[in-house]
Parts: sequence; C-alpha cells; structure tokens
Amino acid sequence: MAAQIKFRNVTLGYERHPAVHHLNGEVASGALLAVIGPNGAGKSTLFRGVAGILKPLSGAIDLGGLDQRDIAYLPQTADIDRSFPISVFDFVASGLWRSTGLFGGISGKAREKILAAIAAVGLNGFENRPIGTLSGGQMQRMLFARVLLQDARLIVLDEPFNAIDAKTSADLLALVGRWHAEGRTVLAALHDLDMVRANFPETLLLARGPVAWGSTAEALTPENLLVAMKMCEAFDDRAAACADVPSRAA
Ligand SMILES: Nc1ncnc2c1ncn2[C@@H]1O[C@H](COP(=O)(O)OP(=O)(O)OP(=O)(O)O)[C@@H](O)[C@H]1O
Repeated sequence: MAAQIKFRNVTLGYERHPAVHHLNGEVASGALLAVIGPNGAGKSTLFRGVAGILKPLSGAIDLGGLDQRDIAYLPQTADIDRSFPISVFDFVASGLWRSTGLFGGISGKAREKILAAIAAVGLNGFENRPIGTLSGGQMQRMLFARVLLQDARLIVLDEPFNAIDAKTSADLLALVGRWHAEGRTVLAALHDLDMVRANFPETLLLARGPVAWGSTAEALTPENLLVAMKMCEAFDDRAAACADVPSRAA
C-alpha cells in the first residue's frame, strides 16, 4: 500500500523548543493508526503538524500530494472555545467550507447533508443549540459530525474518546470503523489501551520520539510502555533546542 504520510526526520515544537524529535516513518494509505504516549509525549503536537497548523522546526511531513482540505482534524475538546456563540448546525456546517467556501452560502442540498451528519451522530433536535450548552459527549458527537461532513481522505482525531460515556464511545468508534472500511487513513491519539488493542491494528508509541511503531501487539508491550513513561519523565522542557534545529532568531 502506498504511503499517505511520510515523516522525514521531522522535529516539531514551540518557540524553538522541540516537542517531537526526529520522527521518521510512514503511514500507509488506508491505515488505522493509534498514537499512544504519556501526557506531554507530543501526540497533539504531531497531529497539529500533520494538520498543517504547526510548521516543522526541521525535517518535513510529506502528505503524498494531499491538499490541506483533504485532511479532517478533530482537536481536543479543550481546544474549542465553547463560549463562542455558534449553533450546532453552523459548527457542523463549517465541515463543508472546502466545497462551499467561507461565504458560499448553504444550498438546500448542503443543508440536507449537514442535517444527515448531525443525525448520524445522534444529535437530532440539537441543531439550534449553542455549542456552549452541550455536554462533553454531545460536544464530541458534534465534532465527529463535522469530520463526517468533510469527507476527507486523511482523518486525524486528537483524544476523541476522552471523558465520554461508553455508549458515546461505542457509537463514535463505529464511525471510525466505517471510515477505515471506506479506505480513509485514520490517526487517533488515545489513552485507553484496551480500546486500542481491540480496534486499532497499528500503533505508534510516542515519547517525544518514537519508542515503538508497528503492529499494536508488538508495539504495546509492558517494556515499551515503561520506556515511554521514563523517557517522558526524564524530558526537560526547558532544555535548549536540538543542535540541528536551525535558529529562527533574526
Ligand atoms: N502551544 C504550546 N506552546 C508551548 N508548548 C506547548 C504548546 N502545546 C504543547 N506544548 C508542549 O509540548 C509538549 C508536548 O505536548 P503535547 O500536547 O503535544 O503532548 P500530548 O502527548 O498531546 O499530551 P496529552 O496526552 O497531555 O494531551 C509538552 O511539553 C507541552 O507542554
């Protein structure tokens, strides 16, 4: 299977401080990959890099010719400004911007698609609710509806099942399974190892750099998990930038 993503010695970080170091490797087109790691391991940073929100400090992320609009990115719910006065309908509708444009207006057909996506995640009747009134699980369903609408070839989900009930997890996991069956490439940052073992064939165990990457059974050994934890504990956030990260100072 051709590669959908190639990480070429990529280093990502903030203010010249690397958070993910020298990552090399490929994600095959159509892969269903879990990204696991302790808090602060760099999972969100890596996903921001793939989504094009964060430019690499060095190295490159090759997306096999994919346009940025072909990537659907589901951020952590903590990154969503819930006080922003927008309805569920309008939030989900933003998933269509790639076809309608920002000010393109919503046709009758587009409206149907938006309502179908909201229904598919079990949020019928919530269309006019301000997003700030949603529960954690409803919020997550809404984020999935937007991804559904984006119809993207590459889907990047940052902790999509955190702090939600078992029924919501199961419903949303079924959507992930559907995307995988449709041949889309799906990456998800997760914390629940049982869920990963049961549903994700491939895993990248990350601790600022890769600890293991391959079949889930081979990557998620107790030894590897311990190494990842120790690597994250030992990491000094205030350390200077890597020697081979060029300075951006003027
Ligand atoms: N916007 C930011 N500015 C500066 N440093 C950041 C920023 N976001 C993350 N970091 C730092 O980058 C490192 C990696 O964080 P990241 O959020 O990518 O880890 P994570 O694996 O997603 O963690 P978690 O499981 O807790 O969400 C951490 O040391 C974090 O403090």
